Amino acid sequence: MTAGLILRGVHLTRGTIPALRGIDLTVARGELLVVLGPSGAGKSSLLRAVAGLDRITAGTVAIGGRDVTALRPGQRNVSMVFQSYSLLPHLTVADNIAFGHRIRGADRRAAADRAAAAAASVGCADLLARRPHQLSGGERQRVALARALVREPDVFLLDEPLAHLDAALRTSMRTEIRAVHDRLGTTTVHVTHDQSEAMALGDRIAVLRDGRIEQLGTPDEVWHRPRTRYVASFVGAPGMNLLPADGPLRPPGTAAGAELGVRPEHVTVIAAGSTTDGAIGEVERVEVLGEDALVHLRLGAHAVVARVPARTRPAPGDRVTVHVADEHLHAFDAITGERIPLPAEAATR
Ligand SMILES: Nc1ncnc2c1ncn2[C@@H]1O[C@H](COP(=O)(O)OP(=O)(O)OP(=O)(O)O)[C@@H](O)[C@H]1O
Repeated sequence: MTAGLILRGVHLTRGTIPALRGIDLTVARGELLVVLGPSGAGKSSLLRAVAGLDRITAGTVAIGGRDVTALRPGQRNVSMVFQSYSLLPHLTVADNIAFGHRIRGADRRAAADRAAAAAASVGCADLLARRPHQLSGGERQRVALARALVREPDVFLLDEPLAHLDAALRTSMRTEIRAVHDRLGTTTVHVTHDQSEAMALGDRIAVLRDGRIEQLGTPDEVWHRPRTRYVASFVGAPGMNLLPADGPLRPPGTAAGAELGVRPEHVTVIAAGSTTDGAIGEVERVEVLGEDALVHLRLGAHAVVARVPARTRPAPGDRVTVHVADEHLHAFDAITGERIPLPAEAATR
């Protein structure tokens, strides 16, 4: 079966800055791939390279088995939704949605029918007569999605479409994006800097760093087997604790010069004295987040965060025993940052 989208050795320079530095990526037909990374990692540049909005300096882009590297944006049959939605203020919602379709030659009636169907598919059929200034942020976002959908693209490119929405709306809209995707089955690349959005939405996640893909995997793989220290600390809220291997959590058999990682969810905090197994630490700060609490601990020279049930949380100043089961430890090369398999990890494979 042909892939939905293939990038091979893609480089892109924005001004004088190398924004993409050798991207190799295959997105399956019908897959929803999330590109995750911090500001400046090259996420928008990757979408622009696929859409043809910027000329790549090396490499190839193929969509649905067709090499589009030399084609103009209008010839690629991709739809892009920008962070800003870029709706035309003087047009109604119906005309905004139909716009892309009309300029491609469809007659007025057919374009209006398609616009109404696309609006219905993202739940904004009742907004067709309004203008953009009469819409909330979430409604604008839906209209922008509908406008992209109406073209029935081969690839759907979403550039942080939820960035301007409040937290509750972000959560409900990401569910809707997934539902629309599952219904239509269009190959989709969704860009975000929000790791929880990436985990919730993606069939797979490509973690981008400085114009390169640091890891490409399912949300489970990225969470349980981060390929590098960077991925380990970027994914998770908060990310993984990282400590020197000769520090307080040293498991048997860890090479000196490695760094150990443990997710806050896997740090057990027990009142000091009730067990001898573990390291002694002191609670510095506690943040209660509803059901859970984040406990900021000091273990000798090191800071560690634990996520514990709020009802069992210790208090600032408490001396506690900190324990991590061997199977929850990760190790990374202190110099390269690459993952090093631990004996407990090998045993669970
Ligand atoms: N128009 C431009 N001219 C010059 N350099 C640019 C331009 N746009 C982006 N860059 C640079 O290219 C690199 C990648 O930027 P890009 O916008 O792709 O990152 P991003 O991951 O999408 O970031 P953000 O989350 O902030 O949108 C950055 O170093 C950025 O400063």
